[in-house]
Amino acid sequence: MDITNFINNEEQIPLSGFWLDNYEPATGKIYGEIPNSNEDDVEKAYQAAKATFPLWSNTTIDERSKIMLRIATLIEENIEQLAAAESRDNGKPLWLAKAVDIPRASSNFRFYGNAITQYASKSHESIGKNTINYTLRKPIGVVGCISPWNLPLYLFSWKIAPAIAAGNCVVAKPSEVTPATAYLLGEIVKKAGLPAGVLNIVHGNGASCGQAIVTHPHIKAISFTGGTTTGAHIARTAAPMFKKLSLELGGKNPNLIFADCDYDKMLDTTVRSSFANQGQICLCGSRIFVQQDIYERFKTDFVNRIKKLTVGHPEQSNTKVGAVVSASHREKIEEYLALAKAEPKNYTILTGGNRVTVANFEGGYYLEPTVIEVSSNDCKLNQEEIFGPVVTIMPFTDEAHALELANGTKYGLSATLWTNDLSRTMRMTQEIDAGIVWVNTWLNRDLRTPFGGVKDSGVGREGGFEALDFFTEPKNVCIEY
Ligand SMILES: NC(=O)C1=CN([C@@H]2O[C@H](COP(=O)(O)OP(=O)(O)OC[C@H]3O[C@@H](n4cnc5c(N)ncnc54)[C@H](O)[C@@H]3O)[C@@H](O)[C@H]2O)C=CC1
Ligand SMILES: O=C(O)/C=C/C=C(\O)C(=O)O
Repeated sequence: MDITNFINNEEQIPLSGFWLDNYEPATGKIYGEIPNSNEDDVEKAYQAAKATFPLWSNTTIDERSKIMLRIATLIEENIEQLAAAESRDNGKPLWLAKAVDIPRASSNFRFYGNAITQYASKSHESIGKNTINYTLRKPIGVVGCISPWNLPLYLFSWKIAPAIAAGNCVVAKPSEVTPATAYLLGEIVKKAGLPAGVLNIVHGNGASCGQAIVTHPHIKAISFTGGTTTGAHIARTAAPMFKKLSLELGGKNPNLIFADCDYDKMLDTTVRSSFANQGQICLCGSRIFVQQDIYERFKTDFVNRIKKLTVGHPEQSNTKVGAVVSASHREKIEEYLALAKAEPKNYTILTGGNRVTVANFEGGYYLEPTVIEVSSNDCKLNQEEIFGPVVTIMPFTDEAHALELANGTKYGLSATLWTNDLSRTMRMTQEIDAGIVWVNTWLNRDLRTPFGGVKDSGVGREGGFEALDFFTEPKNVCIEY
């Protein structure tokens, strides 16, 4: 697939003149080229966005909503093409792209197409002072959206949809590792009637294209999802420019399993929360802690279930674990596996730990789903985000111990709690350091809810009206009568 930038509703060759190879994770082969855009391309995208902002910010809510709902419908109508492109670009199972990624991208546009019709500003009557205050919510202008490779269209649209619903024009950059569905989205938004310049998509790597968005003096808000190191770099760069920042970063999420849980439901869900999307979701429960009483039972059952997961080509319908996203990412994961093998005192690999060779696709980036027993929560594998098909397990004694383990990392994105004890649920959910806590479920999403993390997992919240708040500036007007 040949990919170009999308600026002013037109396909554009990069001014930079540079291109990057695009790899297919399932085969390890190059299957296309993408622009490696630079500051000139970002400037061009910015100028298109700036020129359209007066029109778009004054377009009625009804009209904005109609266009967004049309985008949602067109995504649904093109699900086969989009899912195939997502799976090929990312290595994820095709069934997963069809069941989760593309439907959610459509839902993001539908949700914000509807949400904007319900978004209202507040007023405050100051009794006894003869004043009334009302607060306008003004779109910011041109905003930047930078998204990662793990859930490409799902997360790209999760940022763009609220940004344009609120009346902004956007310069957006998908990950250079998975550009395909963002490219296809360009054609869709044009067909849906989005005016030229509202959404401008520039492709390229972080150092060149991403950095140019973050440092652009007139792109006044940046919504970013990706690694914590990159997020910290963006924060350091953007803070002195007084930009608004929403940072959704990494996680090292605890999965806390108490003996009184619904065991079968917990086991099914824990298989999913460990290895869905090859473990490449910031919400995956990568640290599993199990109450001592059921630890050995869980260990045996879980490992048996994981051994049965089929690693295979993303297009095969029985594939449960596809390819990880890139050769360099596989190497990063393998460094953790090598460490686990080198330190048997700290780590016991219960299953997995190796590459998988898939017949006819020997160059693909396949890894066994891996379960590692750890002796302490302080070890490297429990403290660093691996972001692959690797989970650790260790036992805990009681509630206090579980809490200490759960909170014993620099991250604080999500946590999952398995228990049927209501009082414990109330106590633990109060104390766990995380932006999202799931109880007896996982990745159960209602798009109205605040989404984001604490500690090194990020700053700010996406979702619901929180994202519309982020993409608008409040202006208070006080009138004395
Ligand atoms: N959602 C999440 O929590 C994600 C976490 N990660 C974590 O981050 C690690 C590194 O993965 P990467 O692919 O390097 O992720 P990354 O965080 O560098 O990439 C995410 C996005 O940021 C862009 N980017 C990179 N440097 C930038 C810069 N200086 N300015 C602006 N944009 C920039 C990238 O081009 C991409 O679009 C992974 O191993 C994983 O642990 C990666 C992707 C998603
Ligand atoms: O909004 C969601 O449902 C999920 C978001 C997931 C991420 O942000 C991630 O994996 O990076």
